[in-house]
Amino acid sequence: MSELHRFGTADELADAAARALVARIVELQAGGRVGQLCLTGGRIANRVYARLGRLVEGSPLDPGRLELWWGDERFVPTDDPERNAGQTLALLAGQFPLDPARTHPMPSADGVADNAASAATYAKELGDTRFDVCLLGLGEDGHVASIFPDHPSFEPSTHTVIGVNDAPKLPGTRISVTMETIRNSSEVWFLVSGPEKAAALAGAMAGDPTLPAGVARGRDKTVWFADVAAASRLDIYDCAF
Ligand SMILES: O=C(O)[C@H](O)[C@@H](O)[C@H](O)[C@H](O)COP(=O)(O)O
Repeated sequence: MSELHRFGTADELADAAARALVARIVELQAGGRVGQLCLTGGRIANRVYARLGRLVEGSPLDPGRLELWWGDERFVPTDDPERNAGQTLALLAGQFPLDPARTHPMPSADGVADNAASAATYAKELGDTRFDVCLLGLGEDGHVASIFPDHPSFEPSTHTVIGVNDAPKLPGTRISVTMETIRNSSEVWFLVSGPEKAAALAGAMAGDPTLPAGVARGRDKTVWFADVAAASRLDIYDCAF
């Protein structure tokens, strides 16, 4: 099942996605679950994270029963501003208390050179966790997480997490969940903003198999949050719903 939600602006998209995320986590928790949420990096995702705190306050969401994972990471030192987890946690910290035992940033490159070994460590930590919601941004080239078209990161894998080298989006050394892990998620939510994403979004929604975004789908649901600039090339009837 798929849903497309279009918004006039990036801020409206971020507000709606943050609201929907809180609602979904509350729903999971009401069913006795710990919500398993996989986060992505990127500008529109950070706008969503910046909004979560205000929404969580006064909601029935229990931050202690929320487990945070990352879908990808730039393999840089912990204090490098490029780190996705650093950006996310700076936005979430102080907004609501996260359980450190349930907050799983990917390994940083502090004193370590081998991103594949770090990916294997994260895979062990992840175990057989299935994400309830896997958030994904969308690259202009159709990449999601750090899985890039026409790149080894997009090849079929028996792993859940891999090291990514020579990524076309800098920094080039990364860690990423694999497409298999993304597709094992219950729901995949895309966050897509800006005219420069219009072609990639059209290809992704048409199910273009050469694009990681064309095959990144949830087992139960795929939700697209797009602003009208990103959705400008969508002919709703071409969508591979
Ligand atoms: O590490 C990363 O760079 C992200 O995980 C990446 O997959 C991002 O989500 C997309 O490139 C979209 O980024 P924007 O939303 O900033 O365009």
